[in-house]
Amino acid sequence: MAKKTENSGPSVSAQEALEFHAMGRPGKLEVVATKPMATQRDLSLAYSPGVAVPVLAIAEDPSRAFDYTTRGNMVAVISNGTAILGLGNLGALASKPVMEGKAVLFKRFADVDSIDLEVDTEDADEFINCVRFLGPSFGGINLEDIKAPECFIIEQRLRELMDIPVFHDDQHGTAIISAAGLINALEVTGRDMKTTRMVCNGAGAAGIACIELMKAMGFAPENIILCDTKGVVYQGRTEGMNQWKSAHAVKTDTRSLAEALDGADVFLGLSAKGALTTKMVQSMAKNPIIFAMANPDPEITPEEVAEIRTDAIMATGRSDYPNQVNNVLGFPYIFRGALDVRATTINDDMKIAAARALAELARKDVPDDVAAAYQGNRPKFGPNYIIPVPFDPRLISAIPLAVAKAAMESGVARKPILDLDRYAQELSARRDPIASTLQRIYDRVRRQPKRIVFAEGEEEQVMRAAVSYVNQKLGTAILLGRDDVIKENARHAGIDLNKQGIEIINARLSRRNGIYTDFLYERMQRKGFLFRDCQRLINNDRNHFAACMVALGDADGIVTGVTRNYSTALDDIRRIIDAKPGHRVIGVSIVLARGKTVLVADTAVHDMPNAEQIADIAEEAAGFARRMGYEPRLAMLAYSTFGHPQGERSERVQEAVRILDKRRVDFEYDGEMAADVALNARAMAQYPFIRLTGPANVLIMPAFHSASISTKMLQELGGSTVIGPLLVGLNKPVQIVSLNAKDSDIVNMAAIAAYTAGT
Ligand SMILES: NC(=O)C1=CN([C@@H]2O[C@H](COP(=O)(O)OP(=O)(O)OC[C@H]3O[C@@H](n4cnc5c(N)ncnc54)[C@H](OP(=O)(O)O)[C@@H]3O)[C@@H](O)[C@H]2O)C=CC1
Ligand SMILES: CC(=O)C(=O)O
Ligand SMILES: [Mg+2]
Repeated sequence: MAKKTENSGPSVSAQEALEFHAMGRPGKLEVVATKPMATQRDLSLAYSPGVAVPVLAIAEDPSRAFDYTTRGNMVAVISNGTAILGLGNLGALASKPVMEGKAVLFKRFADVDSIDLEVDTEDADEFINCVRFLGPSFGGINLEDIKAPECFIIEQRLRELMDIPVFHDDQHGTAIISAAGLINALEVTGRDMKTTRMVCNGAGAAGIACIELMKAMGFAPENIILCDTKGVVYQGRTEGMNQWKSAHAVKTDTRSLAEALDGADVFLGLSAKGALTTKMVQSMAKNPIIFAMANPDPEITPEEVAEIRTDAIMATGRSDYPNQVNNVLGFPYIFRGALDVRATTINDDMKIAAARALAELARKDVPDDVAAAYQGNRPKFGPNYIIPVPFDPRLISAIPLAVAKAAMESGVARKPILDLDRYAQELSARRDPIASTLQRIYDRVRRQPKRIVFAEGEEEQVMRAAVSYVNQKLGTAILLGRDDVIKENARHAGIDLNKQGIEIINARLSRRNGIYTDFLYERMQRKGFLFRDCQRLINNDRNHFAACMVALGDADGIVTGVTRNYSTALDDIRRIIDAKPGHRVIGVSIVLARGKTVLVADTAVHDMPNAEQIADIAEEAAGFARRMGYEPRLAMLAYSTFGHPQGERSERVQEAVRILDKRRVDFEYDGEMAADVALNARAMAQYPFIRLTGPANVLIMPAFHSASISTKMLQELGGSTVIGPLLVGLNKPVQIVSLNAKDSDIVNMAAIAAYTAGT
């Protein structure tokens, strides 16, 4: 029976939410130029006089706008804030965080560029007039959080006025996702759509759109009863009615939700918390289907249903129960498909195609690389798995493909796609691999929570990271430091450390102090250290204390580095923790740039490695890449490519390749080669004998300076995200952050330490 999953979604505090939105550049979006703007020539092309040429081309043929401007991949998320989530009418400005959020989800899940627009009026005509003239700027309009019944008028009118898709997500997104879940719930319970009896509680934006789609899919109108705060919407009712409710009024003697539900097969809840009682559920048919989708609290909880019935299929809008019916499963992918065929609209055929594709995905076996998105519990189609989760990486190829096909078949595609197989491949390439990698790391750690020592426990960002680590259910956070200082610093920064899972340890007062000192002395006595030196290090140096905790099994991993240079912190740790037997300790950085993810090594340890060491680094990095879920393709980098230009400095790299040849390693590698040959398929094509099957995803640097300089430049100048250097090859998990690390960087590193503690 559906109950809260063990790994219920991470909870976040109000403070975390505010800090997340405020950190760095306020808000969640920025605009980035896609063309160089460096030279006078660039400016002449991007702006006057060059820009006049596409202007004239578009004036002559409007479809050229898709070739020369952002229009083809740009969706506006537009709201007036009259129904913000379940929070009600809080106005246009207050809706902005939600709309920005939606815009970034478009990008994150389907690589659709998106911008939020908040329109400050509750008047439907004013709103329509504002939006209707924005058509030339966008490939689609996602209306959001506009209350019923104005939302119906606004959407319908804008659909008539505009020649691009206009889609109110609270209506149709919800309808599509719940239809998908329902198709599967009917299958699981052996029901036929045509004879299934449904009651929909809630006759607003979501409720009305849901039953419209259900009818378009084949539900018999007479089998659907709609209810609102006044009870059943029956033919002849006058109180609290509007034309949208009237369209679904049925001939019935039932007047209350309870009466309507007697013997019903399906309950669709799009109303409010607690609207469904256990007594009503009791009266429903065998194997009842209950979708309690009110947010954030459902009409009835899965636990309440489980107490009285074991035969129900249950879904909610929340991530912490099985079967989450959530809009994010739809809108990014639906617009992706619509944009890719330059659809003029999103019609019923496209919506039904999306619903069916979603439903189908849940019926397929979950392959290995997808199982991780399901927190390792490979789900099987059935009562507790009728719909995929938002992190399912198959969504990006399955849903847009179905939507694009339906658009073409229903005649609303302005640019049909000829090669659909190729399109499916292009869609998969839009997936952001690091996001799913990090997600996988977090999910695994949640299943096997770990005790992580946050060595610099008195620092504000470290305390915040520890709180976030615990809030995200990743395990226990140990803050090292003086109790009174930590508490005072936390109080000053407004951080609440009084929660289960956060421990404070003062090295000097710890009862393990003596054991750690003996342990350190044992290791260092022949390296010039007196006992009292070791005592001082254990008392005063948190890296030494933390490393002993991990070495002696009192914690699972360490994160440090905020107050100490990287190499100093590493030297501290290496006094206590050795390399894994047969391994070499190296640093690997994960670089994310323009949808590509590459691993770069060694970014932390070896200053000027010899050939043998470069070969070791390659092996270590390849193993790490595999643990992160990548099939490694290594490029052994140099300034030269296959002997040209000749130079002494490339010889070490050439020799390293020969060493790998002799070792008969089981991953792809080649070199020496320059970075452009490694990363650019066209440059690589100049060397047809190359042994890599595609652009490299692991770059082995010839020396520390080139590794460090290139990753830091990418970060500062190239707008890349760089995670790491991650320490690889140590016998115990230790991660060292950079001096200016933010709390989110520290949590990522703590999670990675915890992840590697389990491998
Ligand atoms: N899971 C998901 O993905 C989504 C969930 N929702 C949820 O659906 C609910 C409705 O959203 P939306 O349609 O946008 O809102 P609207 O304000 O447009 O409509 C709300 C409807 O619910 C009815 N209603 C409210 N309380 C009750 C009650 N106790 N019993 C019966 N009917 C009730 C209202 O009745 P009346 O007409 O008489 O006022 C109205 O018809 C919200 O809780 C929202 O969180 C919405 C979108 C997506
Ligand atoms: C999910 C959503 O879009 C809403 O609650 O408004
Ligand atoms: Mg919404």
